[in-house]
Amino acid sequence: MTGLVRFDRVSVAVQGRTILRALSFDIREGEKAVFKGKSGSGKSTVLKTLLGVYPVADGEVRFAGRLLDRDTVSAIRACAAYIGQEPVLGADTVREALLLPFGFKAHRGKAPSTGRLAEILGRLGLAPLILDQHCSRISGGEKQRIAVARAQLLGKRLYLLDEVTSALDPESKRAVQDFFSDPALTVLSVAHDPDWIARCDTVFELQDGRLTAAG
Ligand SMILES: Nc1ncnc2c1ncn2[C@@H]1O[C@H](COP(=O)(O)OP(=O)(O)OP(=O)(O)O)[C@@H](O)[C@H]1O
Repeated sequence: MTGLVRFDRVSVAVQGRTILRALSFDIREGEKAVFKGKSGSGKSTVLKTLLGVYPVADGEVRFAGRLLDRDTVSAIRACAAYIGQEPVLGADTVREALLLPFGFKAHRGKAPSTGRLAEILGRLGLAPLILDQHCSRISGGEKQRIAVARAQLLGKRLYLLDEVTSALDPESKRAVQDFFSDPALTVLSVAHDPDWIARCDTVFELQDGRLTAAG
């Protein structure tokens, strides 16, 4: 496995307040990593920094060896999926949401079949009936799994996950955990859920923007 994401003594300030302080860590391709820590400790800020949402005030962020700049952020956004706590699906029905990117030029003509949609949904613990449901009538945990399914259909291999199992029943949670155990997928996650944390290869603990433990 080769190094994919590297933070080297990274500090990040948001609206003049320092949120991340001299943070250093490495994520290899295929690794499943999780950030845990109290609310407000800076976990989501790590993910958003990698997506170029917040500028790096000090230190270096590298992705596949490239320093984080506009081009690198574009490359990250092309191969990564950020799944927040309430993803916006941007369509009426779940089926439309899953097929939405295939209407755009980059993916035109590559729309997946209903069988393929059902197969991916099934791996995430969702029945095919959900395809015809209205996005406004599904739960936050279902929306997150639909967003994961859409990312998978697009061939995304880096997943930035913000609390994807906290709202799930045990069976659905196991399905999501098994889905992400695929060695082809790299996971950088934020979680409080002990079951999710136990399944990750690497656990980072943040306290007031500093790394206090890694293992
Ligand atoms: N856009 C913003 N403007 C101002 N402050 C922000 C912004 N985003 C984050 N912060 C602050 O940065 C700190 C860290 O936020 P962050 O969301 O990274 O924490 P977290 O550990 O993910 O918390 P939680 O577990 O509650 O999601 C918090 O004090 C938060 O208020």
